[in-house]
Amino acid sequence: MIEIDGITKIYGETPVVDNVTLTVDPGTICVVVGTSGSGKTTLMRMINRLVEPTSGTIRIDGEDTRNVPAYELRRRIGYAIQGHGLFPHRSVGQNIATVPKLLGWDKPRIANRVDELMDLFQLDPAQFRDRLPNELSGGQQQRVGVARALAAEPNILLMDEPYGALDPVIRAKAQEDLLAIQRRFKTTIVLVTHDMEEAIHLGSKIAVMDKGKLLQYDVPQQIIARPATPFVAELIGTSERPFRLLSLGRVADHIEPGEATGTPLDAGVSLRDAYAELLWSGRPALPVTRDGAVVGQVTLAQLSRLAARPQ
Ligand SMILES: Nc1ncnc2c1ncn2[C@@H]1O[C@H](COP(=O)(O)OP(=O)(O)OP(=O)(O)O)[C@@H](O)[C@H]1O
Repeated sequence: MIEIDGITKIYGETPVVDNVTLTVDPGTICVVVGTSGSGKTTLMRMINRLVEPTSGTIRIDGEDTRNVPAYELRRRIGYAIQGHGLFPHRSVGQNIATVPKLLGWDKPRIANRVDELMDLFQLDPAQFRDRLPNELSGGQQQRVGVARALAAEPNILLMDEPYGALDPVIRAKAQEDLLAIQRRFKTTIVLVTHDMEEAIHLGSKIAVMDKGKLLQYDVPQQIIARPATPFVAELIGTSERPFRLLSLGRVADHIEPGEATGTPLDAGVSLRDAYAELLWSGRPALPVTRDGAVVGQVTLAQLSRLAARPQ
């Protein structure tokens, strides 16, 4: 658990993070979203003390971070940034091994961990372990950056615009990988982005920042349905609201009895994608399959109801 309590950072005379209080529950993803310069990165860097707060307290699992040496904190907390920040003259394997090495793990343990992470991120160790970062594609480098951040099995991972430089297809894949890894290891993640779509997709809770202040901190559903200020509403985008709401749900939870015709949808797809398919097919209902077998249907009428402003 990360407890941020009345945290402020002042540069010169300007509070770039202004009295922010929020708690990130264990095993959840907190996405910090806001316009450029709103203080997102500064807030996140105060968690691992890459930036020292001017005032306020941050506790990790109840322990005041001021009582932990900064270097130790940074070894304990994974950190992945946009452009991945890999060491250009070290191989992929050496990059991933950085923190375990600092922690004095023995060689076989490090080698096992490197291979395990490379497998997890679908990079064949035999093929990629000894390559230099510039011999990898941008998406592969990005995966190595996250693998490196996770190498010492941190229970907290900080991510600063990790997917900013990726094309939409690779980005979507990287987001799915992150969710899978987060579920598997129960990592507590704080992720900074300026992309509301990403925030809604990944966030257990979303923190909206503007000019150093925390405007709203809530589950995506509430941020969409009840934006705390006009600025939050603007960030969500009024014309996007119904679709963003739909993107939070899965067909699996809204299957109705009936025998629709047409190309079936898998129960795992999002309601937003289902809605798009229904519109595109021109049908009022489509069959739903689970493990290849038809289990019912999903209807346009039902999705229209679910896309309406929650009461
Ligand atoms: N070391 C520093 N000295 C002075 N001002 C700084 C310093 N670091 C950041 N700032 C200022 O603090 C403000 C917040 O910066 P920060 O990087 O936290 O914003 P951000 O929301 O992450 O922005 P972006 O999305 O553009 O990365 C900016 O106005 C920035 O210029």
